[in-house]
Amino acid sequence: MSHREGWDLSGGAENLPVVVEAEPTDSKFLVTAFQYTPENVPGPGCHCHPNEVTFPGCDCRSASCQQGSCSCLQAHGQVYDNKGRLREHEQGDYSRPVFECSALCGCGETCINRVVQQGLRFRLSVFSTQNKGWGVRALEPIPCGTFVCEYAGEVLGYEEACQRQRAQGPADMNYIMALREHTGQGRVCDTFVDPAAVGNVGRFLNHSCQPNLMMVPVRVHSLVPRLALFALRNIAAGEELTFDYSGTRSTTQGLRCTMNPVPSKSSSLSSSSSNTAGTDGLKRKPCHCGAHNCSQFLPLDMSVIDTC
Ligand SMILES: C[S@@+](CC[C@H](N)C(=O)[O-])C[C@H]1O[C@@H](n2cnc3c(N)ncnc32)[C@H](O)[C@@H]1O
Repeated sequence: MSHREGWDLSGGAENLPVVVEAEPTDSKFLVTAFQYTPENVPGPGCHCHPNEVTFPGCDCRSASCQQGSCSCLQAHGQVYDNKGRLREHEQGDYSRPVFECSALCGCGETCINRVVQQGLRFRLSVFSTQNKGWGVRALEPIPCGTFVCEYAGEVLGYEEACQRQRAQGPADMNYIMALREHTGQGRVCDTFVDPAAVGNVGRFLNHSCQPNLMMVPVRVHSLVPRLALFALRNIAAGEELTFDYSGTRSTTQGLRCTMNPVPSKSSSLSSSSSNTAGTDGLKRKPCHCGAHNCSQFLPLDMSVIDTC
């Protein structure tokens, strides 16, 4: 089926339709039934509403903030260029928190420091892959460094994340994303996002050992970070969109904006995978990303939920 025949998975909730390359009544697709949300929603155990405005705003009155005068940019740095792309940083610098201007800021909607909050800018589709279940592909070229979509879902407390994790069977697809941020002096801030029952297009993104997206925690209005995915390189129309579930490859390599697109052959962030083959009593699912450097198994980084 061509994408022109598809239907909008978001039901109009996104800026652009998220095309599904299957009929809504397709029995294969029905098993993925979930409620669409373009943004994070509070789930059990979440004590801080993910969309509550908790940060003070800047008092800029211009359409766009300027580095020299904006309190937001001065405090947190300018992370986007004037085309809304992530600026290239020194290696490893993506661990720095990103803060966008919020609802309390005086600047305009088109401010240089408002990117993730603007939502989808490129048309995406959900399609059936050969051996990874559903996946997401770009329907138009996506330039390096640009925001693609969020990994949005229910924000869970630790206990709930553990409980859901434990309830998963070996054949279940895992969706719980665990983000650990080191906030200094040995303190950590953990965020758990589960898009399985309530989620957005990000829930269909597969893992690759040679990904074309990178996940960056971005704070917009609230203390709860949004898990934002940016293009690691120029992406061609038709390419499957993937990220590294362990987060290690993309954050240590940074953007590769000078490289040409390299389509994959087959077409301290962690997703705690449910597994089917393994080491140390921990069974792991085989990885079918098809990359030349494939590590053969989906990442199993239990560092965040290892005490469940
Ligand atoms: C967040 S979901 C991704 C969407 C999923 N393919 C679907 O159909 O809903 C994560 C699950 O997809 C599958 N998956 C993702 N990347 C994979 C890969 N590289 N190889 C094999 N399975 C993969 C695994 O079952 C994993 O638990």
